[in-house]
Amino acid sequence: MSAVLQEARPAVDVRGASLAFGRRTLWSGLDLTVEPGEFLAVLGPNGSGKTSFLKVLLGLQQLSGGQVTLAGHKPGGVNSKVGYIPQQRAMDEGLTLRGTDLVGLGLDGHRWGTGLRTRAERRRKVGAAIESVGATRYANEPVGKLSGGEQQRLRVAQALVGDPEVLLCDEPLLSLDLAHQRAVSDLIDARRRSANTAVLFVTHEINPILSYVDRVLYLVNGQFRIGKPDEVMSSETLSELYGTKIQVLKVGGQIHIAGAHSSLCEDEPHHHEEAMSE
Ligand SMILES: Nc1ncnc2c1ncn2[C@@H]1O[C@H](COP(=O)(O)OP(=O)(O)OP(=O)(O)O)[C@@H](O)[C@H]1O
Repeated sequence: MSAVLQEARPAVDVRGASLAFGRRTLWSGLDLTVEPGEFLAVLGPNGSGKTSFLKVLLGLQQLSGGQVTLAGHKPGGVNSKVGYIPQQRAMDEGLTLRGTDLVGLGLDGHRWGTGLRTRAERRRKVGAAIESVGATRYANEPVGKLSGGEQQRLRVAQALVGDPEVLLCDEPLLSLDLAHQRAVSDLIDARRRSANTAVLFVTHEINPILSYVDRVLYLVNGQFRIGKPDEVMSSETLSELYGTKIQVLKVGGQIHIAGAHSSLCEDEPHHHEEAMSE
């Protein structure tokens, strides 16, 4: 397929998608096209189906209805070029796996395999991914001994090493301090700019990534809205979505939400135990 044709197809194409567990419908009638290089934030309260949406894109969860393709391929297939960054959580201190081994896992397995021919090429790719996240200095240390921010940079490198066309991020900034939140989100943004990778970024808190976000998918209680941050993160739209009065204030380039919202959507997020990429 020519480069021109590859550029033309959407990174993610969701048509009439629905997902229900038993009698509970998380979302239905979801149509969404994400273009290469686009940054989409996925927001919503606990249990609204953000992680389930990522699982669908990873091929780990079947839709109840509708269809999804990633760069023209079905989710989870050997050809789907998807990188995944999980929630930050501390790795076992005794873990002796080195950073280079962790990043190399991003090239293994059939789900995201790339069919590399030589060991030298593999080493080159792993080295380049580690360098791109500024982790070269500690890449040969056991990962269990590294700080949370250093570990998260290596997870970003692991997600990038297979040259993904779509990068799925599940609350990748959780537990990081502000400086590291900034560093990790800058890395993700740099990738989509340099390689035209589409980014789908699940988060409870839009402010750390607000300057990068092109569009928002906001899920609440079986309803959703898709649009530019200013359109979706407005008093009118969120009041409609939550079915109660919500006030959105924009101060100093940040979005603050007042009213019933705090009790509805700023609970501690759940930590998902599945190691979906490892
Ligand atoms: N396999 C499953 N079977 C039944 N129910 C499920 C399954 N997976 C998820 N759910 C339910 O679907 C709902 C949405 O879960 P999901 O993890 O997608 O939410 P979320 O928006 O990511 O939440 P959080 O912000 O808390 O991480 C939850 O109520 C969850 O219990």
